[in-house]
Amino acid sequence: MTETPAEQASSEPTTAAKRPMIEAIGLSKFYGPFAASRDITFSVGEGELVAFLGPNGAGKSTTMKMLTGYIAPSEGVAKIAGHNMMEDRIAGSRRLGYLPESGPLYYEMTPMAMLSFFADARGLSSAIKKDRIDKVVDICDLSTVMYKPISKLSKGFKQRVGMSQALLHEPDVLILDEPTAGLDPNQIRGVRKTMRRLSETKTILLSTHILQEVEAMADRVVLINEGRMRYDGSVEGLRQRGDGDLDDAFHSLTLGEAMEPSET
Ligand SMILES: Nc1ncnc2c1ncn2[C@@H]1O[C@H](COP(=O)(O)OP(=O)(O)OP(=O)(O)O)[C@@H](O)[C@H]1O
Repeated sequence: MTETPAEQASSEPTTAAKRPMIEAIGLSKFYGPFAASRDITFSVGEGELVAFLGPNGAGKSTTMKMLTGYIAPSEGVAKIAGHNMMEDRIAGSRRLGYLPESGPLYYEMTPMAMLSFFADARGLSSAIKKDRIDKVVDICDLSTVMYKPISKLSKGFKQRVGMSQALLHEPDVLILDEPTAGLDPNQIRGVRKTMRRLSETKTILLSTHILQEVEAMADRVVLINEGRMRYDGSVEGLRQRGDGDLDDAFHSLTLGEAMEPSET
């Protein structure tokens, strides 16, 4: 990670002291000769909300899938709450809620039926089940749509149903893959409100390619481009790299490198 400035490492004095809950340790994923992500190393401390930023195709989803144990890394180790996700996935998954980019929504079901199905699949007793469903319905503001088919819900509600499923087993770590992608401004506001509420008690890694999202939600940002880490530090530090402009910083760390050869 040659581009990460030394001053950024020192700009996060609290991170090192926090218990690491999400750890990417030299993660790489190769598809034949192509590296979807290469040597990704960062850690999210307990209670942090970190934005995982990068342009389309940067390798965010691939890295998140390795962190969740959904795919095996070609190299490196992923840990959730200290559990190696290749060796001890079940223990790690108990602590983890994962919202994939296209959530596992069963469109013909209602949110109530889907949550009930997942609660049964997770082996929750009927006493706990009702309590947990009530809680996630409250957190995700789903009470008005509980008995409508998921296929008929707006995209914003579909995202919140996906999030409710990820929260059902009360995980303390959340990995959310572009939860606001494709939503209108009002829906984005609703999903962000839910995430802010969750961030009060949980450790969150949130992927996005939207700079406003980073500014609105996170203090810290990990930026990747073409599968490689380009920055890990505060949002303010990133802004400074663009002389006060986040757009410029993003541009120089993503497009900048690709453009340089053709300019010389
Ligand atoms: N199973 C696969 N086989 C081959 N290439 C893949 C596979 N999965 C992902 N890729 C490639 O790896 C690269 C990174 O993809 P990834 O989905 O991780 O990016 P991303 O940052 O999440 O992008 P987006 O914001 O568009 O979702 C892309 O070039 C993608 O085409």
